[in-house]
Amino acid sequence: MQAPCFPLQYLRLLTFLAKSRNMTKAPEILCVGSVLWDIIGRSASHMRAGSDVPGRIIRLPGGVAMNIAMALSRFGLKPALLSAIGQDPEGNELVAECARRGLGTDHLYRSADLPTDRYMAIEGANGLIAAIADAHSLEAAGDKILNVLNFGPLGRPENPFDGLIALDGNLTAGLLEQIATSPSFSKADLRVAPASPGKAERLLPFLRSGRGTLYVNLEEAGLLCQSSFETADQAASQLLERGAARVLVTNGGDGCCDATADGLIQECPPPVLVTRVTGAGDTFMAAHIAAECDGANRKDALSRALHAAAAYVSGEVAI
Ligand SMILES: Nc1ncnc2c1ncn2[C@@H]1O[C@H](COP(=O)(O)OP(=O)(O)OP(=O)(O)O)[C@@H](O)[C@H]1O
Ligand SMILES: O=c1[nH]cc([C@@H]2O[C@H](CO)[C@@H](O)[C@H]2O)c(=O)[nH]1
Repeated sequence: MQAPCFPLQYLRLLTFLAKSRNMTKAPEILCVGSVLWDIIGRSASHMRAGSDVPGRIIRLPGGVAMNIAMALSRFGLKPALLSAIGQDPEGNELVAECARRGLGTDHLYRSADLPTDRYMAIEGANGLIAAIADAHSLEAAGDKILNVLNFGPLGRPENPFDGLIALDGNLTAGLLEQIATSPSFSKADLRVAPASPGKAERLLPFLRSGRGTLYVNLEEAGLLCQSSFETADQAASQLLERGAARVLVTNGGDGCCDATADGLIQECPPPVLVTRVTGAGDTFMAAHIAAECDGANRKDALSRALHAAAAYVSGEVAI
């Protein structure tokens, strides 16, 4: 007897339906902030200001929102990006790169007159020497990047988006203030990361409004509180006192703290040999969000995030 088989056309139709269903599905999480090209000069030499040494210069997709989106995608989520990207060749290549990595690009704001943003860093054998983030186009685009949440299709003030939003501190302080207080964002589960210590204070609106979950390292926590801290739990308690609804404070290889009005939870990452540090914070945040999406409770989500970030810094994870 012959094995029953579906006609090829029927199988093709099923594949098409499955694909189009996936395409129209709302994104699981929106990543809002910088999506740009990182231009990194690397040298094996020890460097200082003024050094001129042989090395390699590479270009790769970056920006905090992009880095978080890529990490979320590694943890199995389907993120979509909200950012400003130029209609220049660099922008076209960047959007193609985002799509190739499975990130949603349909809701990006493509500016006809603003160039695609860039970040430039010099790394020597002794670590990061200096970096400049040129996110002027994102800043100039302002709230245009949020049109899909203010005027549809993803949300409107009278029917706000009620999913997860990962937000970065590359947005201007004014726009972050708007997000913290606007009705269009009142139902969203906001997860907020500063883009760099230099931009940490832009997160103050989330303390004033008591909105969102903040992911900061010990230095950024100190900058937000105009203080300095020895431990993550001290920093987290102070951030709660200053109005934060929830905060996760990381501290490299030392103890990390998840703090809400319900209490503080602490854990240390497993000890590992560090081979890579840049991106540790984004990996921690993405793994934590992914764990909570998966139904993990606070304690388990913290533990999973710490283990994932430790594996990342140890170089165990291919990226
Ligand atoms: N030395 C380490 N040993 C083990 N885990 C580490 C180490 N450094 C970082 N991690 C992991 O990464 C998490 C985030 O690290 P860290 O506090 O340095 O973030 P960050 O300063 O925001 O990182 P970056 O800015 O480099 O992306 C830690 O909570 C931990 O899970
Ligand atoms: O001000 C900023 N500094 C750094 C970044 C991004 O972080 C990564 C380096 O830490 C890198 O991808 C850069 O683009 C940014 O988006 N804004």
